[in-house]
Amino acid sequence: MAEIIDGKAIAQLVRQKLAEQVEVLKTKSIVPGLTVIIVGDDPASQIYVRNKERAAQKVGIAHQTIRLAADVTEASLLTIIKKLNQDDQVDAILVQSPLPNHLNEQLVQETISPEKDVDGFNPINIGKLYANRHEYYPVANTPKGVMTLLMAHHVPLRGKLAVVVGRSILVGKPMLSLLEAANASVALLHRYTPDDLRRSLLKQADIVIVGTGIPGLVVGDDLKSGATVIDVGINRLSDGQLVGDVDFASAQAVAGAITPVPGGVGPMTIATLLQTTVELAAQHHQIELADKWQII
Ligand SMILES: NC(=O)C1=CN([C@@H]2O[C@H](COP(=O)(O)OP(=O)(O)OC[C@H]3O[C@@H](n4cnc5c(N)ncnc54)[C@H](OP(=O)(O)O)[C@@H]3O)[C@@H](O)[C@H]2O)C=CC1
Ligand SMILES: Nc1nc(=O)c2c([nH]1)NC[C@@H]1CN(c3ccc(C(=O)N[C@@H](CCC(=O)O)C(=O)O)cc3)C=[N+]21
Repeated sequence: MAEIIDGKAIAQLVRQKLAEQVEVLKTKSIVPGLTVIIVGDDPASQIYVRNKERAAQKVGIAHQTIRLAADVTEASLLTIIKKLNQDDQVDAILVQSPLPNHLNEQLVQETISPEKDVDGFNPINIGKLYANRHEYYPVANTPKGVMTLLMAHHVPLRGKLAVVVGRSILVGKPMLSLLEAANASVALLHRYTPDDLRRSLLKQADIVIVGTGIPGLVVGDDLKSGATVIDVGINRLSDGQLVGDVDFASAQAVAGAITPVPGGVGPMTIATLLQTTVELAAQHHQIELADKWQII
């Protein structure tokens, strides 16, 4: 039976560490500030934003949520973001996706200053990640949190084969860059990957990372014995159950280690968002944090 990678417990360790870092910053009169903008009333987004508020307060981050009506104009959203870009109290800005269709998500993301882009979506930051630049810049929190999980479990990456299923800007693409930077060989799979190719690549993979939104896409039979399986998917079934993209029961019998859903990558995403906020605050005040990347 696979070892369970307990994202909830590791997220808790990250938050403890962050609370200590925030204390140090406060002795220098610095309070990290996070502003979340949410447009409309998508219920899943509402829950996620409330969880973030609570978690931010607990580690001592000044948190502000701006709730906008679903019919807000693009011009007023952009004006709000530009004001936040100028506001010294705000270190990190996050615009919750998805946005209503009349808003150009790309333009909205690009309007957030790269220095405050806590999601790591701005093309400047994406470019730095892709180029594997050595200075500090924000990186998408879900894949960054996955790297923390892998490090916490001492999963070897150098020279290993990692297969990433899903290629979104939020999950798959930054995941590819981070794994490659850690000297894994990486295959990126998507909708147009034929089933037989997907199966043969998965069967060889030492690390499997799945983020597609398709429940049960990966099953135990697909996996190599002892593989590390990270399930990013979060799917609400019609009976209300929350499941990932990996069939947990069959995968657990084959994998060496696996993340559960819930309690795996989800809580890490929130803890890592707070981590990036603290890192950005330190960066804005030219303070070196002791454990920036390997936080735990
Ligand atoms: N735990 C967490 O913190 C987070 C969880 N999530 C969850 O992760 C999942 C993915 O989210 P997100 O990346 O935003 O979703 P997107 O819909 O943006 O991307 C889904 C990706 O999956 C690929 N895909 C779709 N069908 C298949 C298939 N049959 N085989 C292989 N690949 C396929 C798509 O390929 P193509 O590009 O070809 O269309 C696409 O690249 C969702 O369940 C979401 O809820 C998301 C963010 C954070
Ligand atoms: N700009 C932006 N940045 C994001 O990072 C972003 C986003 N928009 N839009 C939506 C997705 C999704 N996402 C989740 C994070 C945590 C949980 C989470 O905490 N999940 C819990 C369960 C929560 C529950 O019970 O519903 C868990 O997996 O244990 C879920 C989903 C971040 N996203």
